[in-house]
Amino acid sequence: MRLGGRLAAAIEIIEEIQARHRPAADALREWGLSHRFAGAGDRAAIGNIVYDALRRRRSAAWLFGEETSRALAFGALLLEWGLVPDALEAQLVDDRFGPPALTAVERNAIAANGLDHAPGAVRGDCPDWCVEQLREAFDDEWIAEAGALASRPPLDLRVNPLRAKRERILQELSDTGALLSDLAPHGIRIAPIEGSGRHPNVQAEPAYRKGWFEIQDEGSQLAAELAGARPGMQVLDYCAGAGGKTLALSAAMENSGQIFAHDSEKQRLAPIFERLKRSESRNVQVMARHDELQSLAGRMDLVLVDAPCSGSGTWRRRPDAKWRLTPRQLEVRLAEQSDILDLASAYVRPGGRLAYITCSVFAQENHHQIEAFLSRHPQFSAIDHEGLWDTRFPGHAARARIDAAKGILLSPLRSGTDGFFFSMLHKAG
Ligand SMILES: C[S@@+](CC[C@H](N)C(=O)[O-])C[C@H]1O[C@@H](n2cnc3c(N)ncnc32)[C@H](O)[C@@H]1O
Repeated sequence: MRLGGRLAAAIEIIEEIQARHRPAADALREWGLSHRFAGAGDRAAIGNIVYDALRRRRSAAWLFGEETSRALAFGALLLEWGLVPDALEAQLVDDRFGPPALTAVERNAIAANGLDHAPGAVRGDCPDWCVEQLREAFDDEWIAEAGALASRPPLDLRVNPLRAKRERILQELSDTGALLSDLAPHGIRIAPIEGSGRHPNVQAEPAYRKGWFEIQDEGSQLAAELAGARPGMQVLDYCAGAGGKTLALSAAMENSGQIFAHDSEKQRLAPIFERLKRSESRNVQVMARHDELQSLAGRMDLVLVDAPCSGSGTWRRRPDAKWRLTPRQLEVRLAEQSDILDLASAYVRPGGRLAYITCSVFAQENHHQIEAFLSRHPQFSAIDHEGLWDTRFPGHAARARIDAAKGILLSPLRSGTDGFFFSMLHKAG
């Protein structure tokens, strides 16, 4: 397929996502199934246009003066693919599968509607109702941070130190442009893709099959690292899900001590069994039923709450979620987070620690939750987060926003990661 055919397909898929509120990944998969002639390169390029259009939705709509699927898809190419209208036009000439060329009206709109004077929420490509949240998190850097959350993400890997050395994996992936991560001690990064490219299918690598590395955003790796799990500890991973953090904790504990992996949704835990086997993690007991946790009350050295959240820190990877999120859903998450913190804190032993993590950048889900929890539970106090960051990542004070008494906020612009919040609370002994 030439660019025109790919663009037409992207317009059709964006239409489907917008009209039927479908997750982008589902709409793309379905399109692929009903257009089997499209090769892997075509699918990747179409996926890139769709995801770029969702990331830059407001900027594209601003440029064209309307929020049609066509405006979003053309906007993606103009804003993210480095194409100017004439170059785009040249690629569409004589492509009978492409959409109609830019009209004079569209060209005039693009020329007139520069983004420099657009409102902040347009330049930051975020919903209006999120502005207050972003401003509170990032002060006068909020537009730049929101913009960074609307950019393409890198592909991050975490090497499993139980099975392999990072340098060895780097060698195995030498043809992918992989580099050592800036901060995460076991991390490897493959830079964001450009244009119509696609990331290598690292899951097909023998090293992946052998459990030598996992796919995990560097922010998630840093959060697990900050939790400070050590050999011999008793740890409860209260919201373990598919086990991304569990695996990192298990490796940090060198397979000694015990991790209890729980999640209220059994089906979320399903992938953990195969992942544990592949990574040769042998110190994890999966506990799907809540009543199984009873005997752990007041006994854990560390309880990890990787809480359900708005996911606002992951908008680079899931831009459709940015537009689906509503204030009502945020309210529901806030109530869940507070309930989970109360329940999970009961498992911390005197003198033990409670680590709270979200993949959100919203202060309501982060700093405010910690403040409220501490006022409900006076036996807990926040550790010194500046000290914690400095001990783990010396010389990198500028790479995170740290509120010494509440927690550490990671973000694409400062940390080069997804947005994550980490807070560590100590229970009086
Ligand atoms: C952010 S995800 C966890 C991701 C996982 N820790 C990882 O690193 O891959 C949050 C998880 O919390 C779980 N959850 C939601 N409510 C819960 C509750 N009341 N108790 C325990 N887990 C809960 C969800 O099912 C979801 O899997």
